[in-house]
Amino acid sequence: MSSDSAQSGDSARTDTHDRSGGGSEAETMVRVNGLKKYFRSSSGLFDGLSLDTSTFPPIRVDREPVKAVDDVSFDIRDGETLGLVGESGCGKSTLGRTILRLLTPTAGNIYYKGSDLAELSGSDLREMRSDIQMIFQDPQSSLDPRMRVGDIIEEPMWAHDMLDAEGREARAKMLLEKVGLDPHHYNRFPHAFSGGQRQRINLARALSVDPDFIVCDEPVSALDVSIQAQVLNTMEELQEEFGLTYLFIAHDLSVIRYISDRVAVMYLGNIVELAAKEELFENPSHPYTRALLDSIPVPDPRDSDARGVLEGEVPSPTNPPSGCRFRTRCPKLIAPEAYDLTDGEWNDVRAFMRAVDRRTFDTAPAAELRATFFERGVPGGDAGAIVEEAIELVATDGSAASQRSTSARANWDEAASLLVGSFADQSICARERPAYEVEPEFGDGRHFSACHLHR
Ligand SMILES: Nc1ncnc2c1ncn2[C@@H]1O[C@H](COP(=O)(O)OP(=O)(O)OP(=O)(O)O)[C@@H](O)[C@H]1O
Repeated sequence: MSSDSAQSGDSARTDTHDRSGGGSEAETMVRVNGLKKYFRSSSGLFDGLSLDTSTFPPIRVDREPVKAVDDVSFDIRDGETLGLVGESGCGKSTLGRTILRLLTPTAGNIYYKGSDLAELSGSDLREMRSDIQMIFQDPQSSLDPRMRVGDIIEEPMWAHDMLDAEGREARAKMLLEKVGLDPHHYNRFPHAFSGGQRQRINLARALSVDPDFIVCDEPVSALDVSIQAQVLNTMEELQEEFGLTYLFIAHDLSVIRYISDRVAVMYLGNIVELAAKEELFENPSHPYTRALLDSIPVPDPRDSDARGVLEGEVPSPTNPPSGCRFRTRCPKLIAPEAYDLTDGEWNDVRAFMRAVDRRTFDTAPAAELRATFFERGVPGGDAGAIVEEAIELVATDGSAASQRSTSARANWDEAASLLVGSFADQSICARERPAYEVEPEFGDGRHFSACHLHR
């Protein structure tokens, strides 16, 4: 696997010296390799405690760390915009902040123009920081209301001892103009500006120290849709003029589609797909990317089929699923090889397993459950025997209901763990972490999709 891989798993660990097919050294600005960021709660009375309404008492004790970013590798090329998209909580901000070394990595490397930022500290890191900037989502709170716009823009130049007072003022005014504001606004305070204008001030501030690389964390999410496109256009113009490289984080796929050259899709601490924009949107290969694209709101809300295909809860990043992180919600979970099931039979088994696990139906006599979930009949062989055992556990007339004194809940739990343990946990999706490259349909770029379907 090459240097610009979106890999996961040891088998696909990127060789940082491997340049085969992944572009020359000059084309790579940032190379992230096996990066991990875990948050560990170490002290305090309530550390590690969290609310869990599915248990009684509704408290969970987590001794494991939160694996916010878990073994992520990819490249960002000189002058490109790499979009990073995924649901809330999947680790996008943590990844962006760790790349900038605002957070200390738990493991891995972040090569920036050849130097490993993960290894830098003190003055070396400080020096590098002027080259790498970040823009945050909320332009309101990131600007000090007591400071004049000129001082806000000049502050990073001060911190990096750049230019004299006159030079800083001239540069701040030049940048105000470049970001689409009036240089005469130099002495105004932030409250005099709209949300879009405040984000432009942030842009000018980030540009003041002449960076090459900017991590943009949801920079237009807080803005009205009508303003978003204007700010995005300005960002593109600035990229062109100043030769900038962007890592652009957003949960909004339409924003990602607008601004990105390539797109990385993140799920539960992993990058599951990475491809050129057109390739990713026209030929999505990972079931999670497909589900994300299908859940984009459609113009006609009556067309409900096209929405909400992402079912189930995102698992805890403290205890993520083995193998493919998406497997617990994946509509394409691969059947375990141990059973000889047709596609139709596997669909039925999977639907029954998920319904029992999530307890999405009321119990009923066994015959009724068979008719509801297995219209074409319960499969034969070992798989069928397991299904029948689970039906017996949850049915109103099942053996467990009459013979046992245990609560109904225990029967459901037993049925769920029988089904999940026999089917979901036996799938290759649970046993191996996927790392694959697929043939692109659009353009000649590379397309990485971490899914066992592409074996
Ligand atoms: N300082 C922290 N301490 C403990 N856990 C954290 C910390 N920061 C983030 N996390 C956890 O790490 C995971 C990833 O969070 P992160 O903010 O990076 O996700 P995100 O994709 O950027 O989400 P959003 O779009 O909502 O900001 C979440 O489970 C979050 O609760």
